[in-house]
Amino acid sequence: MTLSVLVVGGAGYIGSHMCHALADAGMRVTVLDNLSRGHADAVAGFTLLEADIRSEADVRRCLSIERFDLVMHFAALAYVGESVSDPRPYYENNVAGTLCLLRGMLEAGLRRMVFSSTCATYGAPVALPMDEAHPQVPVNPYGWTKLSAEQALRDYAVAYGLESISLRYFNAAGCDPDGRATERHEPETHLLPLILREAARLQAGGDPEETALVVFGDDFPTPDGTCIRDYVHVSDLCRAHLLAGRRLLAGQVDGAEAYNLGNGQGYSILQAIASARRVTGQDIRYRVAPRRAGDPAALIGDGALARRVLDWEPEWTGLDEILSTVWARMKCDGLGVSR
Ligand SMILES: NC(=O)c1ccc[n+]([C@@H]2O[C@H](COP(=O)([O-])OP(=O)(O)OC[C@H]3O[C@@H](n4cnc5c(N)ncnc54)[C@H](O)[C@@H]3O)[C@@H](O)[C@H]2O)c1
Ligand SMILES: O=c1ccn([C@@H]2O[C@H](COP(=O)(O)OP(=O)(O)O[C@H]3O[C@H](CO)[C@@H](O)[C@H](O)[C@H]3O)[C@@H](O)[C@H]2O)c(=O)[nH]1
Repeated sequence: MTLSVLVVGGAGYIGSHMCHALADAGMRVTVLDNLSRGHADAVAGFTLLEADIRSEADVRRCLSIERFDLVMHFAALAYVGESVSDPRPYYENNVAGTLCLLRGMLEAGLRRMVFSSTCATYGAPVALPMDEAHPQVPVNPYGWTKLSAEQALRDYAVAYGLESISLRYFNAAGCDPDGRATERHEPETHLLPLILREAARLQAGGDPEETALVVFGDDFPTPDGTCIRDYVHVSDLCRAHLLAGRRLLAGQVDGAEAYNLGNGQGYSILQAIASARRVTGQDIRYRVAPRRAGDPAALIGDGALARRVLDWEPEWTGLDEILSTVWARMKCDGLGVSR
């Protein structure tokens, strides 16, 4: 029997990669997305339902199309800095939208969800690497919205028998090595794509002195003063979702579970720039600006629980290799803005 999966937020960066991973695994894929931050052409070939999870009518319509075996919920606003300057849409999309989706699922009798959570639910680290028992005290509104959704999943498991796995990703990076999907945020605010855009500008003959790359803060309590993040390849994230989905479908989940998806290795911003210099051969420069609000100094994930319980083994553990997947794609695209 072909399993049918609803990929909510499937037209975005990670969701569009997930669609291919599910199809590769022989599953039927339906995408629900309002295209606010996603792209219809990113899911060409898949059924796309243009709908908003904040709308009860939209959710009901989509969930009545067929009986989905599983819901994978990627839809959210996900920029840390923006969540500080404009938190309202974050609460509306990530909390109210998730509650509306969950209400529709309960009404439709659907009780299995894989949820995109984040290490931003932990806040400032009290220990590194962070495991799942680390206190969850977010330091930005985005983290609070994701923690609220996790809490709803825990409460709904007890009260309504809704089974879920929250996957707390560290920083998603890279793109499909087969070139079928990529990261395409507009505006792009993520560090790694911006570093590679700067490399592409230099390769096209741009002046290194006129760098567009800005490092937000070099006065953090880290060895080189810049923020440290744990970068996880998007293909590894997708494999974890498949494993989580299988665990739910096999009835092995009792309630609401949560797993970190991290490589356990942190790279500072300056180390990430050095890595991109190696991969691209470009003399990437940067200028330093004040800290961005809401940024913890370091986030490094202990992925041991996901390894043990889900049997998850990341394949892409080095930042050079992860960046290479994107640079190869950018070169194929003529080094324009990454598509
Ligand atoms: N990118 C990362 O490093 C990272 C790390 C940890 C967690 N996450 C989480 O993973 C998920 C996917 O992240 P991404 O980087 O692919 O983001 P993205 O912005 O590329 O994708 C999110 C998708 O959700 C859609 N969406 C947003 N609000 C919606 C709504 N109300 N109704 C329907 N669709 C809506 C957008 O149009 C977009 O296609 C998010 O939930 C994010 O919080 C991302
Ligand atoms: O032009 C830039 C952009 C970012 N940064 C810094 O680089 C680091 C990484 O930033 P970014 O790539 O924006 O990722 P995060 O803010 O860590 O957030 C991502 O990773 C989180 C998990 O850590 C996810 O939950 C979020 O959805 C996702 O956007 C941070 O210290 C930023 O301040 C810069 O210095 N210059």
